[in-house]
Amino acid sequence: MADIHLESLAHSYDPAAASPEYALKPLDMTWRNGETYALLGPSGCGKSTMLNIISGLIQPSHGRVLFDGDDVTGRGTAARNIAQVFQVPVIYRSMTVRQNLAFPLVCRRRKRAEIDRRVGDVAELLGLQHVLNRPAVALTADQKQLVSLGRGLVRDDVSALLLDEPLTVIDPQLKFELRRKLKAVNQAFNITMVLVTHDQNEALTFARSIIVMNHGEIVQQGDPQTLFDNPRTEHVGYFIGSPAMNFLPAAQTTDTLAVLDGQLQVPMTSAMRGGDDLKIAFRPEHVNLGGEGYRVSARVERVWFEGLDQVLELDSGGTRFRARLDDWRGTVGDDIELRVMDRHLRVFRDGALVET
Ligand SMILES: Nc1ncnc2c1ncn2[C@@H]1O[C@H](COP(=O)(O)OP(=O)(O)OP(=O)(O)O)[C@@H](O)[C@H]1O
Repeated sequence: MADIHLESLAHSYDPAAASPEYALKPLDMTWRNGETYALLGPSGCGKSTMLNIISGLIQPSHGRVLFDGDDVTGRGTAARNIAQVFQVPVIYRSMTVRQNLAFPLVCRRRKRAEIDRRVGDVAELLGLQHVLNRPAVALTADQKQLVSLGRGLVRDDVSALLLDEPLTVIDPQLKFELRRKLKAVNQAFNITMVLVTHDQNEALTFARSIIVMNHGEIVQQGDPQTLFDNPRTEHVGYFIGSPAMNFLPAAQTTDTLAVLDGQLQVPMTSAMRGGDDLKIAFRPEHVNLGGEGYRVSARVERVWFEGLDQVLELDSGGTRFRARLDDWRGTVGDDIELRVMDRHLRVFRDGALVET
């Protein structure tokens, strides 16, 4: 187990090109031992490239990978003691589940008693005891994925467990259960886990630290609450939260920024001045039917359920925004009055949060 440090790291799949494209733009970051991380971002933003550089499947075109200060950049996956689980389960088809789980320890010539003990522990943790003697090919897709995972966990020397969209093949109802098991594994073995996903719910329910990526860059890293309350860019505001944050183009006067025909205003600060693209933003969760905040009148244009809440798409003077409410009784076409909580208003200038 180790702290993993990426030092001045960048990666181009074609570094010799006249003007190379970078799948990962220059970055420095540390992955702390025992922490749970999620790499979250749209398709093609560089998540798998980052994961494969940590595991040693890809040599970075620039920079170094350090495990507890030791430079492992030139070493392969086996030498780094990394366990990696992919989207599609990898099982040894001719073996039983027990033999699959034992395989990494057999290869390392561990003693029979140790192998039996570790296989038993992992099978119990993952709920695979009752299928240990079955042929692995006879399992369901999600059980096979548990076997892939178990093979990574059976060793006591792994530096990190890297999970590249491993829940895609899993039945939606079992995803929750598997995430719970992964968390139990993290706690039982204090093993660093990095989950790659483009599903924000998966990221937010699994990891203590979320790394949001876009176009080969880390745009923000933080715990779920920080990303929800203070997204540093519009991209994070759109990507985290369902429905996405409301971003309303603001009109400027000398002293204020205003949206919704002046119903909602914030004082202009020096950091906001001079920007072409100024927006006032707020979460649909921070719009209520009563209580404190700016009074806003709007017409209900559309309504749909998300869980027990209703999401209202509203129009106020031609500007659309959304509210997430648990206590609304009405119909499409109603004119209603809402409150937007002032302490949750954020201002974005040219796509970036204005710090206040
Ligand atoms: N082997 C490769 N050769 C050339 N370009 C590649 C290769 N693998 C990935 N890329 C490019 O690098 C960029 C990042 O890809 P990567 O697979 O890391 O993204 P991702 O966020 O994991 O995407 P996805 O969620 O679709 O798996 C993309 O533009 C992709 O086309």
